[in-house]
Amino acid sequence: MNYAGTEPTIETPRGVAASLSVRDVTVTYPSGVTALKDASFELGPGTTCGLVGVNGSGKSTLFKAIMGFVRPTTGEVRICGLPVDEALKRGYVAYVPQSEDVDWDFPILVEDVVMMGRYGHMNFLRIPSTNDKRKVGEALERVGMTGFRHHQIGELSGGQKKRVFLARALAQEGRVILLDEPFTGVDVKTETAIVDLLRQLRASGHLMLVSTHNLGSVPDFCDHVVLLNREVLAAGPTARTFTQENLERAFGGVLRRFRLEGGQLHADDDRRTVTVLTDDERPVVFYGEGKPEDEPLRRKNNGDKG
Ligand SMILES: Nc1ncnc2c1ncn2[C@@H]1O[C@H](COP(=O)(O)OP(=O)(O)OP(=O)(O)O)[C@@H](O)[C@H]1O
Repeated sequence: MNYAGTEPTIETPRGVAASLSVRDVTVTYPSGVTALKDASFELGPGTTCGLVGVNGSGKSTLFKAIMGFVRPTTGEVRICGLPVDEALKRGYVAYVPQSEDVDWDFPILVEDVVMMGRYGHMNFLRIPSTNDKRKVGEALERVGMTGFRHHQIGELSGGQKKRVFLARALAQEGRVILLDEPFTGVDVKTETAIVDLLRQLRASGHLMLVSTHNLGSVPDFCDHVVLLNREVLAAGPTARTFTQENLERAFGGVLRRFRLEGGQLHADDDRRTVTVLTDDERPVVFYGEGKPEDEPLRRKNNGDKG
């Protein structure tokens, strides 16, 4: 993805400050499963927050509650100070889904997927204005997908599809952007480009909540972290929250000698592993492919994140 020369051209909408408030949210499904209990945290503008937890810890349920797909049994979510329904109506929150949640056989062009982000800005006839078309063009350019605008979405690679859905979120001009596992199935180059884009969005005051099982990159791009296991185990600035102690609480059963393996963390074939060590009470994350203890690709300290 080439972002060079495509610095923020997308205006931030209506000067609304991004915020997300999750207060005492409990979600119990009709089956009786309580997927989330008394979850509370607050996030403000210019934030990239990692949402981290094992399989079944309630990450998707939290996203669904924020997107209004499920109603909290008790508690409340507010987006930019508004109840969820009102914030959705105003297009303040955009969602980048997991690839598995999308029917890729549905025939639709890349540019039409991105145009969906503009629906909230159109009247009921949904006839795109010149401005809508311009926003779609800018969003595609920003994620480096201009050359694919007339392709069918189903023809694209996993990473390219992710970029198209990111473009849809950009075209929508949401202030709060939810990204569900944005790094699953993407190559390292695309991952770096997505992280770059998240940095630009943070700099322009957006609030991103990013669910990821790729713990190694969390200190790289997240200034805040929420650790989940059916309840919020810890939430706050990364340096204070992404600690060995909290990670052990979140990943207790699967954390062995502070080494986390992709397959143990998530039911996919991501083979990357993470070793978490403590150094001067600050977490140091070694992150590599296959055998991190033999050949760490990167060594990241919380103190040097950009
Ligand atoms: N629609 C549903 N009806 C009943 N139970 C559900 C429903 N959706 C999720 N659950 C249950 O709620 C719990 C939390 O699931 P959720 O999908 O929110 O976790 P997750 O952290 O997103 O998991 P993953 O990392 O596997 O995507 C799980 O026990 C799951 O089986």
